[in-house]
Amino acid sequence: MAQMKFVSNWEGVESVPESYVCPQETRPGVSMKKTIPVIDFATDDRALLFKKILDVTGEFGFFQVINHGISKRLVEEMMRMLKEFHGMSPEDKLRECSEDPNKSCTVYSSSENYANEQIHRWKDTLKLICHPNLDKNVQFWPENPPNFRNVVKAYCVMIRKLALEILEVLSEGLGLGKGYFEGEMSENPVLLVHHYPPCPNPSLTMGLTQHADPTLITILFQDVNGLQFFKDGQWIDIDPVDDALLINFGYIFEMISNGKMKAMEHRVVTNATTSRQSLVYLVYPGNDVTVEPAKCLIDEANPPHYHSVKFKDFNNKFTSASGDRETMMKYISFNKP
Ligand SMILES: O=C(O)CCC(=O)C(=O)O
Ligand SMILES: [Fe+2]
Repeated sequence: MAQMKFVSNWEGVESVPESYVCPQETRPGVSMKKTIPVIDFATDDRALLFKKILDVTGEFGFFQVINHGISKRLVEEMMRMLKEFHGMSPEDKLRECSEDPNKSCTVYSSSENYANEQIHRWKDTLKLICHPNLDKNVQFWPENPPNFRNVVKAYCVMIRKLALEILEVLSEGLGLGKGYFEGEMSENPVLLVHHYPPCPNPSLTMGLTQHADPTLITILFQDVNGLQFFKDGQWIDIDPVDDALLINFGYIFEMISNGKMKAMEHRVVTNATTSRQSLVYLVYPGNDVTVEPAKCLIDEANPPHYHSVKFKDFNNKFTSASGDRETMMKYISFNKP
């Protein structure tokens, strides 16, 4: 059974199985280190915050925030408990995630499309649908490790608050007005907890292959390096910064901002010695939301660069194209890549 193949449960694996070996052209190769400035989110000066976001995003394509309102203790507790979760036996993980008939909690290895993948990724993922029915969903979530429900629920509440605050800064800064991203625009967030165990030969495998996110924004916490962004033809290592959360824009924000913000491609490489874990909060619109450049950004001098598409059609396309950037840009953009 595919789910029994959780890489987190492979003890003492000495070589990379054939089905995890990437073709030569998609293997890790060379990357560069860069220091990314961190933005202090603890300020009431939203205009200045937006300016800093624009500056950093202009240079790197994404930004990092500190003093974001989510306590270090909560993040540490999440990381500790979720490491324990991924370390449980395959049977226990599957059992703990099997309670919800609506599948608000699932655990899988590599990707949700494991059965049809050519090459598997060196990671396992716990997926939690946390909104709009958090109180209901949480009753079906794992009871083990102890306190799972309380801790993850608290994180979901805090990260949603932060997501809405960040979106508000962006909405005011872009001139979209107050509350543009509230309601249906951000009503379907998902929390993924990726666990990438050590890999005997990191030069052959990928934890997560090259993609840009099909989201409005994504908020990420990582404990160990491995994340790389693709900028100006180069892979750049984004090493973790103490207490910082990293925010990147997805295709949906790119379309709404008419290309002012871009969905940057990224990937995750593995390493031979340390397991890596990331908390990834993906903010999606409702399925029936029409995604298009915001009307107030369009005039004769600024024509739209993107088509109007229903989010669910966009998402179906993203899934069928396995997130291929060229296919997605042809689908959403008038200008093509
Ligand atoms: O694990 C990471 O650092 C990246 C995860 C990611 O890119 C994603 O889930 O879309
Ligand atoms: Fe991503």
